[in-house]
Amino acid sequence: MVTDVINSNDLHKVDPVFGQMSFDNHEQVVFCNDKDTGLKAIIGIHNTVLGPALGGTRMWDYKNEWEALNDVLRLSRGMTYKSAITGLNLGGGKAVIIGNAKTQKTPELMRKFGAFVHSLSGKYITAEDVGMTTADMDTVREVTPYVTGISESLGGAGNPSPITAYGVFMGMKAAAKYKYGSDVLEGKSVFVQGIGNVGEALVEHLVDEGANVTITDISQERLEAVSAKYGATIYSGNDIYAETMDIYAPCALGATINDETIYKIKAQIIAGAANNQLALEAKHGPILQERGIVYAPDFLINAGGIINVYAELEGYDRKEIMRKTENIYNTTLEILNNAKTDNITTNQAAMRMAEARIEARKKENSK
Ligand SMILES: NC(=O)c1ccc[n+]([C@@H]2O[C@H](COP(=O)([O-])OP(=O)(O)OC[C@H]3O[C@@H](n4cnc5c(N)ncnc54)[C@H](O)[C@@H]3O)[C@@H](O)[C@H]2O)c1
Repeated sequence: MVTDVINSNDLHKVDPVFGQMSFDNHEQVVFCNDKDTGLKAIIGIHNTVLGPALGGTRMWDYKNEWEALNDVLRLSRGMTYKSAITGLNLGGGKAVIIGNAKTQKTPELMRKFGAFVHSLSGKYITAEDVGMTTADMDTVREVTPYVTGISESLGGAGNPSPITAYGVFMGMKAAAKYKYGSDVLEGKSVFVQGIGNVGEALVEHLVDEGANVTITDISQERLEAVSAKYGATIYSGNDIYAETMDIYAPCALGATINDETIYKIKAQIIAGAANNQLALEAKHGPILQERGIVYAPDFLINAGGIINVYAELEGYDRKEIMRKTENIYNTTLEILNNAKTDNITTNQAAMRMAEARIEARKKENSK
């Protein structure tokens, strides 16, 4: 079953929870409300076959509750597949807090949210996502141990973004190996869309390797800072999708591969950090395949962050984090080859591998 982006105005047309397209067999969905702090949160627990459901908390000013619910369901399902394909003993979960992170987030609200997480007794473990900081996770840690992404002084593994960027770089190199027969990115033109925490670290790897890097962002300040630091070219056109390039790296928002962009894209490879890059998996995956554009599945190549966070739970060191992240190269290459052999999309091949691991564990568990 696919979980596509649904226009928020259309969401009311389907059943509220179990009937949502994005519900996709979630084990549990928890609605959290606290009058005193104004907390309104939803925790989605998609699958716990491989282990506790781990995934970040996003605080966002959603247009309505439908949008928030759809977002948490899509994201938590994505976490199931991300951890499964990466070989981690974790299930998939995610939380959203409805509200403006700049104006509505308070320590009391975060503690109350932490208390709800705690009430699930470890079935769900939270972490940072959009609108959250390490300091917020430290606040949650005051009331529950079921949180990762905390400060290093409290036993946390530190900022996951450089690790995520390294994993994306590995996935991109594997896609290049598949497409060009060599994983050397020197001389390749790479457009990095979104030069935030992950995008900037990716730019550094690419520049070090001698790629011709062009950057785009909605923040002029970021563009100037990153360009000055690494010598990347600031994009000056008005339609990045229509530009001639070798590699497109979406590192800002999801769903940038959609009806409007897909036939314009001239890149030969798409490999980036953003979650849910395909607006409609079942539609846009096959179009990329037909057009010969190699798509490195997002949930596979952006798993560095979860590998980093997993280290907090398992207690493994930096060396092991880097080894596991480097392995994204091998998995990506395997997935791309499997997709070709079986004539399916790369996304389907990745999902199939993740599902096989979950099914195998289910069988083991039922023995
Ligand atoms: N941080 C991680 O470890 C991690 C892990 C997995 C996935 N991701 C995903 O990777 C993406 C980037 O994460 P991040 O931590 O770097 O986020 P971030 O917020 O630090 O950076 C995002 C950047 O994108 C820019 N941006 C926003 N809209 C844009 C647009 N329309 N066009 C161009 N630029 C735009 C922002 O100005 C910002 O500089 C997100 O989609 C995130 O969900 C991040």
